[in-house]
Amino acid sequence: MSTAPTAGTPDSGIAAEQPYVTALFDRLDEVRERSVGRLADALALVPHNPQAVGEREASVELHSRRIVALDAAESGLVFGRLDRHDSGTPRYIGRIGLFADGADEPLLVDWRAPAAQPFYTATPLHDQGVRRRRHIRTRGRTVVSVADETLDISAAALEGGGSERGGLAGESVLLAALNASRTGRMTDIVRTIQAEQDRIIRADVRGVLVVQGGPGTGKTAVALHRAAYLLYTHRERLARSGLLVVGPSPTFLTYIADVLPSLGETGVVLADLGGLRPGLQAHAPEAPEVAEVKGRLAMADVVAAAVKQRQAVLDRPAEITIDGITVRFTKADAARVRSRARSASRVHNEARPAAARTVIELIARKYADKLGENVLGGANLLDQGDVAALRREVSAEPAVHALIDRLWPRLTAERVLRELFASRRQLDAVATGLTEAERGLLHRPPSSPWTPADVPLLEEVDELLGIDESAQRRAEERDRQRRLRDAQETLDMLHGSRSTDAETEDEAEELLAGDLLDAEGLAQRQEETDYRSTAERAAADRTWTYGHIIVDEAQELSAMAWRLLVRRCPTRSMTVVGDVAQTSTLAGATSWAEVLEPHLGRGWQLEELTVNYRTPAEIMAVAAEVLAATGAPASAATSVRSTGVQPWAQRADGDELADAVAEAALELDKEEGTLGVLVPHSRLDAVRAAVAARLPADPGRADAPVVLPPEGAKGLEFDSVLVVDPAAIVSEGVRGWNDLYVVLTRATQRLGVLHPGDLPAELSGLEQRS
Ligand SMILES: Nc1ncnc2c1ncn2[C@@H]1O[C@H](COP(=O)(O)OP(=O)(O)OP(=O)(O)O)[C@@H](O)[C@H]1O
Repeated sequence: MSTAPTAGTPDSGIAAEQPYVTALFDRLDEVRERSVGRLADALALVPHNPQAVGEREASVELHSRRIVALDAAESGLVFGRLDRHDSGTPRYIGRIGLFADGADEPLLVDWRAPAAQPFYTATPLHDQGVRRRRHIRTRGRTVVSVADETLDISAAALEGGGSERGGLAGESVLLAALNASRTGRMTDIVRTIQAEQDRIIRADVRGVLVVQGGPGTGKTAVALHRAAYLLYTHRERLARSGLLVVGPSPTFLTYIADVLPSLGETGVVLADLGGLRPGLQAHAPEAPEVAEVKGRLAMADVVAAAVKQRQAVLDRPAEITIDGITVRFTKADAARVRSRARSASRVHNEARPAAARTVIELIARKYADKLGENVLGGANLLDQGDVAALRREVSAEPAVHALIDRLWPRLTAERVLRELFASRRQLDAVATGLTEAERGLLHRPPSSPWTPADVPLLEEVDELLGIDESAQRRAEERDRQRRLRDAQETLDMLHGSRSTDAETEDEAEELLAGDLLDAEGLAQRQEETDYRSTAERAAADRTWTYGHIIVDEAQELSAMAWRLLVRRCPTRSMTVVGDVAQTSTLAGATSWAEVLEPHLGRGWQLEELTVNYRTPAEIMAVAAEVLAATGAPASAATSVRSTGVQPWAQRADGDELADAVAEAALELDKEEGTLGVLVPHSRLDAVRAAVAARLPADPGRADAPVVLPPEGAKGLEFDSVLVVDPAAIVSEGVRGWNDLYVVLTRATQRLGVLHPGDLPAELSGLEQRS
């Protein structure tokens, strides 16, 4: 015999919620079915004119996107309920909004809608009209728990046992989420966003918002939820202009890649600095000192001078022979080419036609002077028609074209930078603001692979080169011709397959493409319709300007990288999150004002996050000593929980160290969740080999242990962390204390430190084990 749950108990809450939750899932199914039907209709539609093609594509895009969002909402569709003073109808909060047909009031409120905000921000002191907040947890489509917070203290007294004290239920739901073991991929926090985070997520889209916060304060989580919020709130504008999220490395991008799709948002471009230039993956390693020089604002002047140096600079006069007559092209002639071309266009490749015209003009004139020379000393014997013919002859002369190429070469950014860095002479000539040693750092062989710090420089050079319009026009014309041929072939095929005797009247009525469009029209139609999504087009276009840019681990970016990002966002609508105490690059920031002011003046606003959701108090107590050693002006965030598990240290000298690490890794790997072994560069190979020998790779395991250098762990987290040789991490890093602070704060549960020799005094808070 089953017993009915007693009113006011958590079980009664579960039973009470299940019917509504079931109804919401039913509604989700209906809406999804309808969207699938609409998508099928759109795909089956045969468009008969260019406008209809566009409409069909828009419809396919809309319904596909909607289905993806509905699929994503399936897991944890509903997670909250608000009971309000002024309404007898509860308001349910979930991943998406759902409405009954024809109804004004939603069945389910999207977490991003203004009506959902009290779920995250109402407190007993500021209840925002909310009497009770209920947290609902589901597994599949079944309610498995409810937890209540009564915000109205007098109502709490009346309700009795079912409610927990104000604040506590939210905390227990949060703590359960924080204690859950990690999978190696970041998940969304939509059920447990905290009030200080919510304020940032929903902040005004205009302007630059800088979010400073210690390790584990949820900066990455907040930044991604803000992206989802902005896409919801400004859907139309951002759907057109696009949203870019910049992270520190490809590994980090993989780590965060599931969050936005799980929130139903797929149209976002994710990139790290090395991947920001379309068509290039610039991820080669580089010495920090070199990256630092490349990241300085002064490099903008260096590359500008490098481009100028390619513009009509002659060491000595050139001689050109046409039909046996030799003319001299002097340095003064080159100077005229330079000034004419530069006044024609600010950008190099666009100025090339003017440069070419001037060269031809000058040579034709010299040629005419020689050819029509009057031996008696009178006026030139050639008339205007002769001169025009000569000009044509000159412009067809290969030697003249070779001179034009020499004086005003068609340039690409890659060529300019590769040749600049490969030539010490050129570097000395253009990088006059750098010291000799700094110029030496930039010097490298032409075959060197591109690094992340090269990307802002390549982009800067492109700004100076512009597009070679004549080349672009020729390419466009070629494309147009090709499309015309293709279109003609398509039409021919259609006509070829048409039966000469229509068998029925209907068939005779049938409209064929050729009846509506001629080949020219069809080619144009193909030209106008770009089937790619905004995100795809934005990612492929280096001149694309985004509606909003979110930058994570922003403290690492150099001045040149900022210059690039600000150029990509002329409206200055940006969210910048980071921690100046975690900077590991030399080019990165030690203060936000210092790094942002050259690009934004005072046009930015600072917010702070103060609670650490990741690292337990026991570990933060140790990390706080290291933070003090960094000298950074940031304060450590307060841990929201303690685990009672003390972080430990163990000494292992010489050859024993790698084995001791492998042994400890084996032990920690038995615990639930993920394990990160964080190692100074000098020990990376030895530790990798020892760990791999003890814990052979298992490709089927998503949470397999990883061995990473300090900067590779940036932004990531693991349930267990082993830090190896902290003294070497400090001495090898250019900001070594910052690196140590970063690695110590990656753990969500357990931390062990293995050290050869004495432990640095700053780590004396660790429990020594033998
Ligand atoms: N409100 C929240 N509810 C549940 N989990 C949260 C919440 N806020 C943060 N977290 C979790 O805390 C962890 C740390 O968050 P996140 O990585 O965003 O911090 P961060 O500030 O970017 O850290 P770092 O600067 O160290 O990279 C993540 O697992 C995140 O999901």
